[in-house]
Amino acid sequence: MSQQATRERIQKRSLFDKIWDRHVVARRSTGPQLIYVDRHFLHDGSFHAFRQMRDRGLTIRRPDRVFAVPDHYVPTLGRTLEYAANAETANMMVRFDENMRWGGISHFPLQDTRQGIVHVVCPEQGLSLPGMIIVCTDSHTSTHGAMGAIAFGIGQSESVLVLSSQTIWQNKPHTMRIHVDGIRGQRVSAKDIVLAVIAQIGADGAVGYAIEFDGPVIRAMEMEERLTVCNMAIEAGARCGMISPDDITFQYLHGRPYAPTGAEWDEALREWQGLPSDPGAVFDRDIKIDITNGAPMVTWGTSPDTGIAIDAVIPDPALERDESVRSAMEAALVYMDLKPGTPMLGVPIDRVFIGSCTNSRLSDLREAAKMLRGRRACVPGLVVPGSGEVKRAAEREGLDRVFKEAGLEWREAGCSMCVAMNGDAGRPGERIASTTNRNFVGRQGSGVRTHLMSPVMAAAAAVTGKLCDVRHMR
Ligand SMILES: CC(C)[C@H](C(=O)O)[C@@H](O)C(=O)O
Ligand code: SF4
Repeated sequence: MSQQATRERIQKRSLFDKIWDRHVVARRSTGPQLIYVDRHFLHDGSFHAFRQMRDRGLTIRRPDRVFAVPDHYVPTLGRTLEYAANAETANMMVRFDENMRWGGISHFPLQDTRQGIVHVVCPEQGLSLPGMIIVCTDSHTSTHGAMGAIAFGIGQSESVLVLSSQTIWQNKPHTMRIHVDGIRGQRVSAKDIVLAVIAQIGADGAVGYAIEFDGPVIRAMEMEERLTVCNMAIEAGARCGMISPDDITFQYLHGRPYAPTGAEWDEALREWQGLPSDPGAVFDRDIKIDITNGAPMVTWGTSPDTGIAIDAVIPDPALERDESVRSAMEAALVYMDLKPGTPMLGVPIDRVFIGSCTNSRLSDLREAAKMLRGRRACVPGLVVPGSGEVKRAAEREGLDRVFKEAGLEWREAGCSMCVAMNGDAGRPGERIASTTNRNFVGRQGSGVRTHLMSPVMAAAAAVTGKLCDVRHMR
């Protein structure tokens, strides 16, 4: 970077730089910096970290900054351990509760009405706030960046360090701004937009970067849509995704259980208002994306960057010059049992899954229900709300009835078939229309084929039994 560029960067700072700089506890001339962590979220995979903590005789430095909720292994058929898929997942719940009690950590256990997916629960409870550094032992921690925070996933050993010191050594990522502009097409959701972004920059396009999503399309989005966008930043390889906070953010947060109140709110608000990237802030990479003429998207392959417009045809590996890309495409097509040149429209599906930290909030369920109201699904499927709060809100609106009358199962909150760790899985060879964020080989069960899409697209696929274009449906 030239001297002038360095100066400009100091004067006009990005959201990322503002948050990072005020959290640096120690830095060396090169390499990682020691960062203070405001919030450490845990899920039921945290037993690894707790085993290490206990074996090494470590204690939790700031239990008041740690919050935990079980999500990956929880049963979705009911809220007691009898519903667990097997003894192993039941034991996960028992160990989770026990570890949290040992650590004196606030947690929302299985029976707690607020329980749900950690990335849905924490923003919803007002635990994820602008200006914070947030970590969690989960890659989709990027979700919380939608509040205007730096939020990233860490490993279990790093979690041990954060639990015992409330700090973490981190290499400072480069910054990338993705400016999203243009006219949003009919029935194009936040999910479609982020799938298009990932398709354009690639699954490793943002490795080493913190992405700030910006531009009129992002600014016009409600918080739940912004959470969807930041959730999937990780699928482009980013360290984190974030969005400068604005009135939409502040309105969303006001009155949430853990958000500041009274004079503290006023003070926090003043501070948060200073966080957005300064006009003219310099980013290491600037990307512009115009979504005009964008369509609802669906993935054809086994990586989230294989999204294409629903009215497009499956790409031909033979036209790909890079050999490793070509062979990955070929392998994906074999796994997905699809042929190049086939239209995505009309590909038959066996099952639907509406849920996950990408698309299980109230607005997602409303979109799916709008499509399903008065219709029958011709394939089986699960609708799994992201939290107990979402579940109750949906039930107050009668959305549960819409799903059940359509023939879909209305479950309790959790990760469920997004990752199939709790026993909710597809059968080998099945093709699932899924609102999740990963379509990896075996992700939703061994041999299961996953097509990623928006909630309304998944709902429409349930009704027709095939991938279809929601723009042509009522
Ligand atoms: C199991 C967990 C650690 C994992 C993650 O890190 O993201 C999961 O949530 C996922 O979505 O693949
Ligand atoms: S819902 Fe899926 S993506 Fe989100 S945390 Fe759970 S397993 Fe990971």
